[in-house]
Formats: sequence, structure tokens, C-alpha cells
Amino acid sequence: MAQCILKIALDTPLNAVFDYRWEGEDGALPQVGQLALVPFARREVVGLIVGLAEHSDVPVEKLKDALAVRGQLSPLTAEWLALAGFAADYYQRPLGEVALPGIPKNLRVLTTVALDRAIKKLGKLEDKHDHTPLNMPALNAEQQAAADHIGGALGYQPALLYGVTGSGKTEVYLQACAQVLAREPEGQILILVPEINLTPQLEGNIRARFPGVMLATLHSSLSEGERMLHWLAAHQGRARIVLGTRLAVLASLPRLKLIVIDEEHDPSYKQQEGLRYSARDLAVWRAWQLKIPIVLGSATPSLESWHHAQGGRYRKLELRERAVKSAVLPKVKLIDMERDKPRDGLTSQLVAALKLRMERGEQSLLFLNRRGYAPVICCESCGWISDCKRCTSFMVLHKPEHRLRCHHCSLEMRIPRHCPTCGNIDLQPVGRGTQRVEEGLQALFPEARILRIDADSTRKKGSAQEAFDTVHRGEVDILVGTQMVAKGHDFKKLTLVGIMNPDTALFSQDYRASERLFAQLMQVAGRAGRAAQVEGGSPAEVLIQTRYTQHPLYSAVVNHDYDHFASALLAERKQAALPPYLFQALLRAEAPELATAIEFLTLARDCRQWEGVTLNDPIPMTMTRVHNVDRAQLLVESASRPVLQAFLKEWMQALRDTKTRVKWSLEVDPLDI
Ligand SMILES: Nc1ncnc2c1ncn2[C@@H]1O[C@H](COP(=O)(O)OP(=O)(O)OP(=O)(O)O)[C@@H](O)[C@H]1O
Ligand SMILES: [Zn+2]
Repeated sequence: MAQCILKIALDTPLNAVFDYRWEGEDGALPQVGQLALVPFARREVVGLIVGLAEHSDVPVEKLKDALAVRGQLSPLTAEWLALAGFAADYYQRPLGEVALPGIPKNLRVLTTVALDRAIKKLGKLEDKHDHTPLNMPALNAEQQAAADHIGGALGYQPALLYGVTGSGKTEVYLQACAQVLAREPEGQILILVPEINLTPQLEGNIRARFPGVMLATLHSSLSEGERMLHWLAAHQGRARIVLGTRLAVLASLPRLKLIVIDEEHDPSYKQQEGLRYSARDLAVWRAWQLKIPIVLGSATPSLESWHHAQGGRYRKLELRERAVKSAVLPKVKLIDMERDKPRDGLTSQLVAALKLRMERGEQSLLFLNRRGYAPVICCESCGWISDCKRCTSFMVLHKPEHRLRCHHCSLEMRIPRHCPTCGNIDLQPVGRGTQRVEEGLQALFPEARILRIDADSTRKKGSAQEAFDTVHRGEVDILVGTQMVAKGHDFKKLTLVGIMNPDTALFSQDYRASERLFAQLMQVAGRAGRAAQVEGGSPAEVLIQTRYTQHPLYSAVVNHDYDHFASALLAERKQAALPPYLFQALLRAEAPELATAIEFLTLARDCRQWEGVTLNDPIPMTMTRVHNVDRAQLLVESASRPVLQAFLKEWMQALRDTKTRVKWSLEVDPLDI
């Protein structure tokens, strides 16, 4: 009989690994990295075996027996456990809370029916072992150099693929993948994209190029059954390419040989709740740990990555021109809204440009980063405005649904017929969202085929894909959208991009706002003119409506000048001692009363002092109240990452020991402050 103590990580907020007794019937002991069914708090749960021991510090009569081990699933590798361990450590979370959610839900249930079914299904699929790529276009010299560098890299070799929009970065990834697949007959490749909406386009490309290679996708809109199957295909090493969104960074990939991160600058790589990790940063760590190459691609790299490339930690690979011969970067023009006063949000120059595209049968895109009809409604007679009862924000007017809706707490109500305070029936929408722009355009161009793409119009599963397909088929004249349409899409018939009112972001308190706005404008501008100009067609053009035509950020966009803009921002950050020259963590607290949250943070600030670490004063968050809860934050800073990490470790323990009733959480490397 085989006996031992199993050390098992469970998905609990307790920072602990639990000991269980194991008495197996046959001789074999369980292995580290296997899943086990154990009793916990009067339930049975699935945990992860992270260690085996002969003795436990827990008295033997208090130990419980592990009930079963999932023997049909091969153990997660030591490298994978190290990755989960690193993430838990770095982001200051319990191991089980990181490791277990990284494994499909269907594996963490009591029965193994789903697992057995998935194993059977996968067993029937045949591996073609044919990685001959099909129809690879000839690369231009810069693309070829980049693909050869990435495809030929051995060992930990991080590269930043800095290529202007439409420069054919995808093609570089695919040809680098082809080289890796040919060299490593068993090797696996992980490709990350920031948005689910970008997976179908890339998935199609990969399947067309590598018909004999098993591809697995991992993203949040898979059903649990699909997720299990895809995860397993990766875990068994059968899926040679795994394509996914940020959560795929934790996929089990025993033979990983290359990591690709597309649009690496994108904030979606940061998880904003629970384990607030950066998939990009974890991917870089994973590449370092496995000693494999990783490529981060973008037309507008994050300042962090740019900084590493400038300093030589990442190798910079450049694509300076658009890939399609005779496709050129669009001409960017600023329209002064003080001179050309907009009607229905549109200046006469923008309207004229739209009209020209309509006449020539070309597509236009109007970008506005605000969904809904109007951000607020108000009563002109008494000054009432539609603020949310539960949040420091407004109820947004959604006209098609006749509702007011808070985008923060989801409170909804019918549009009031008259003013709730004075009874006036003339309530007016103030400001403009995508729905209102769509309405205005339809009145202006009754014959136009207008399509709005935003979070509201694409709520139904599959509807976003359908919408993008409609655009690609050329069945849309004017596309109106939020940031959803700005990234990565390869719209071939688009020759005009109008940016409606980006000014508000110029004056944000968040020091990252200008980096983000610049990237967003460059990205959305990059959707125009990706194919060769047809004869008699319009040259690609981007029109930005603004009241600040002299602003240096806009000049940089006009000149497509990421380099100088990024260098100037970096110099500013260095001078002001801000990231990437400084490391931060943010402690947040929530309570029904602001004072309680601030009080807890003050206690947290005063409970530890640490050489080289600055604890700032607690302050209310910019949006203080959400869903009847007040929120405050405390920013911790240090010039050294290891010093900050050492401090956080001790500090977290001290905070857990306070056993406060205040809800608090820590974010390492916060993006929004
Ligand atoms: N070598 C090539 N020859 C001809 N066409 C190419 C070549 N490489 C890429 N293309 C085409 O160029 C277009 C733009 O490529 P892709 O979408 O990969 O650009 P990108 O660099 O990812 O741009 P973005 O940063 O805007 O997402 C695509 O239609 C692609 O098929
Ligand atoms: Zn609300």
C-alpha cells in the first residue's frame, strides 16, 4: 500500500496549501501536478497537488484523506507550476487562486464524465503531422529579416516587432511560426491577441496556411465543453498552435517553443479584477523561464516595451512601410471645430469627405469612444440631470431601448416622461454617443448603409463576427464604432477615418492618458488605406475634429511619428519619476462609507515603514462611489522592483492579520490610477 501526505492547493482566498493523507491501493504514488478530489469545508473540491511529503506538521488525527486522483490526466509540468507560482508570488495572491482558475471548470467538477468524454473525442482526432505551409506570400526585405530573426532565434530572445499599421506583422508571425514548426517537430506556439474579435480573422489565416496543424483557441466565449477540449489538446501537446486572449497565457503547453503577442500595447492584456495580472508580462516571464524566443508586436508599442527596446533588453525589429505595394499611410488632417462648427457632431469638412466616399462606393469609419445615445439627459428648466443613485456617474440614454442605463452598476430605468423634480416634459439629451451619431448620419445620408459596432450592438454571441464580416464583404458604407473597431482589423475597402471628438482625453489626470490616446488614434487611423488605391479612388485620409489643433499629440499623429512622441513621453516620465522608471502597487479599499475605507488605508499606510518604499496618502478614487460602495486607494512606489516586492510580501501578511471587515485588494503594476 502506498502512503503519503499530499500538499494540495485549493481555490480559496486563504493563503495556504493544505495537507491531505493518501492511501492508495496499488503501489504507485500520485504525482505533483495532478488534480485530486478532496474534502474541504463540508464539500468536496478539486485541488492541485503541488508537493508530496512523508510527514505533516498537522497532527495526524486532524488530517483528512484525499478521495481520488485524476489519473487519466497527465500531470501539469513543473514549469507550469512554476509559472503559476511566480504569478501568485508577484501579484501577491494565494497559489490556488491563480493555478486552479487557469484550469477549465469541467476539470474541477466532482465527476470525470466531461474529462473522459473529451479524452475520447481527442483520441479520435488524427494528427496529420504535416506542417507544410501553403500559399505563403513573398515577404518584403524588412518582413523577411524580422521573420528570420524570430524564426531562427534560440534561447530567451525577446524581440519588439515595431511595424507601422498595415506593415504585415501577421505575415511575419506566420512565417516565423512556419520556421519553428519545421525545426521543432513536436514544438508548440502560443499566439496572444488582445480581443476576442480579432481571433476569427487570425484563426482563419492560420488554418489556411497550416491545414495540417492542429490549432486550439482559448478565449472567454468558448463553451465549457469547447474550452475543455481545446485546453486538453494544448495540454497533451497535440495542438501545435494555441491562439487566445489574455487568459491563454496560463494554458498548459508542455512543448512551448515560441510566444507571439500581437498588439502588445493593448490595455486588454491586463486583467482588471481578481488576479490583476498582465498577460504580456507573464508571457515574457514564461519565455525567460523556458529559454524560448518571444515577439511583441505593435505599431504603437507600450512605453514599457519601447523603453526595453531602447535600452537593448528587447531586440527591435522594424517594419517601416505598408506591406501591400502602393498602399501608403493615410494623410491625417486636423479639422478646427472652432472654425468649422459641427452640426450633429459633424463638421462640414467631415461631411464632405463622407459624401465623396459614398459617391465613389468606398467605406468610411467614424470613431467615437462613447456608446449609448447621449451620456446624460437634463431638464433645461430646473437643471435636473440623470445621475445614477448608486454611483458617482450619470445614467446614459439608450434611445433604441427607451432606457437610461448606468454603465458602472447596470442600474436601468425607463426614460422619465417628465422631469422628476419640476415636472417639465422637455428633457434634453446632452452630448453624443454612437447611437446618436448613427441617427444623425442616417438623416444626412438616407441611402447609406450604416452599421454601428459597439458593446451594445454586439451583445449576442457571434453578432460581432457577423458585423465585421458584413464590413469585409463591402455591404457597409459607413461604419460607426468605439474602440472595438479601432484595433487590428484589416478592412480592405476603407479609405476614410473620421475621429469625432478625442479632446476630452487630452486633459485627464491619469498620466497614461496621453500614451493611450495617441496609440488609439494611430491605431484607428491605421484602418484606412490598407489596400492599394484603386484607379479613380480616393487616397486614404484621416480627419480628426478638435479644438486644439496646436496640441503636440495631434502633430505627432499627423506626422505618424511614434518615435519622437514616445521618446518625449519617456523623457517626461523619467523626469517626473514615473513608470517605467518607477514601480508601483495600488491598495484599494471599499466600504459603504468613504471614511471607513480611508481609515483602513491610513492604518495600512502607518503599519509598516520600509527603506526605499514610499507610501502615499490615501485618497478617494476618481469615481468614488459605485453601486453604493465608496472606494479609496493608496499608491505605493519604489525605484526598485525587488524592494517593492519584498515590502509587499510582508505588508500583505500584516494586512491579512488585521482581519478587517473592509474589502481590500492589491494591484501590482496598476494601469489606471
Ligand atoms: N509580403 C506581403 N505582400 C503583400 N501583401 C502583404 C504582405 N504582407 C502582408 N500583406 C497584406 O498587408 C495587409 C496588412 O497586414 P497586417 O494586417 O498583417 O498588418 P499589421 O502590421 O498587423 O497592421 P496593424 O498593426 O494595423 O494591425 C494584409 O492585407 C496582408 O495580407
Ligand atoms: Zn450606477
